[in-house]
Amino acid sequence: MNTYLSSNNLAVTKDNALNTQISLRHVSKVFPGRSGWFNKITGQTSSDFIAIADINLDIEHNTFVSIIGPSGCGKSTLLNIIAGLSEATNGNVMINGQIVNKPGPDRGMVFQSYALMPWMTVEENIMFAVETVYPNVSVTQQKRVVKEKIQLVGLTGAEKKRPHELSGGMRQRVGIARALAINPEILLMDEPFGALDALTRGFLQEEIERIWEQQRKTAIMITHSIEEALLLSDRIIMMTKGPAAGIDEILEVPFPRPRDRTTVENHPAYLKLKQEMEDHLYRETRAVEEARIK
Ligand SMILES: Nc1ncnc2c1ncn2[C@@H]1O[C@H](COP(=O)(O)OP(=O)(O)OP(=O)(O)O)[C@@H](O)[C@H]1O
Repeated sequence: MNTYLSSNNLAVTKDNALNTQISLRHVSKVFPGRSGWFNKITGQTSSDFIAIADINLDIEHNTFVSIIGPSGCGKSTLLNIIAGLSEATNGNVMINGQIVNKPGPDRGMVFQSYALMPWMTVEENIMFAVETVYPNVSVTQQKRVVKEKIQLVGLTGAEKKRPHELSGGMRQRVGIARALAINPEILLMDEPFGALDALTRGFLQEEIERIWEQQRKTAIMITHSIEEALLLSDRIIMMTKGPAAGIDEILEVPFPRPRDRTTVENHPAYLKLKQEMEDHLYRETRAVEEARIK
């Protein structure tokens, strides 16, 4: 196997390159500091902030990838660039060989805050996404897709409810159904279970595993939970602390699929991987705290 690029401890092999779907090259993001009129009014200045620096990464088709790292290191910044919601200051993201410069129907996004339209019912929220992305598809077909996705996420019976009538877990089921309804090639999830209680979170993790087994879409998920990442992922990207955060290491998760919590937790590799992730997060978070004190 030939290595054609090596950066950020990441060696990309030619075998992987054949199956690469998402490709990041030298991606950096700098948020500009406050200046100009704001500076004149407040007397305060701040310099530019390098959130992420020189990230190189290849993600293969149909893999489930998690991103983990200390708080504020730049996980959402990275995901938003892949989503096309934010522009890289340097470098680029390619999906199937095309440069990403805006959001597209090939990417479905699930947010921690659900981002549902509060005045719309469950089915209207999902239909809105379908109509927007596929305006030329017949209404019958649009309705069929909405019904199918409602069934897939276990919301049958709640079609006419509005978000305020739903629990957090049910709202996120709508968020997942909406993202899948546009039939994206790639599912991007920014801490999708972050706002949920532990029990609901556990149920939804299992739902995502079940849905992923059925659909096998490429998925990129940000999470703060080591157990969640290990249950769902094929690869776990461990980011360093910011500023100028990068990729420290990528873990391969060897557990067979389909997965369930018990078999995953009893796998001989589980404890070692968990320990490695805990050590990484402890080390990076401690470095953040030390930098804050200095
Ligand atoms: N629009 C912005 N302007 C200036 N700085 C920003 C902006 N957005 C993010 N940042 C900074 O960039 C860094 C990375 O933020 P980001 O939200 O990507 O981190 P994160 O790893 O997703 O955080 P968390 O784990 O807390 O969700 C942070 O220091 C944040 O304050």
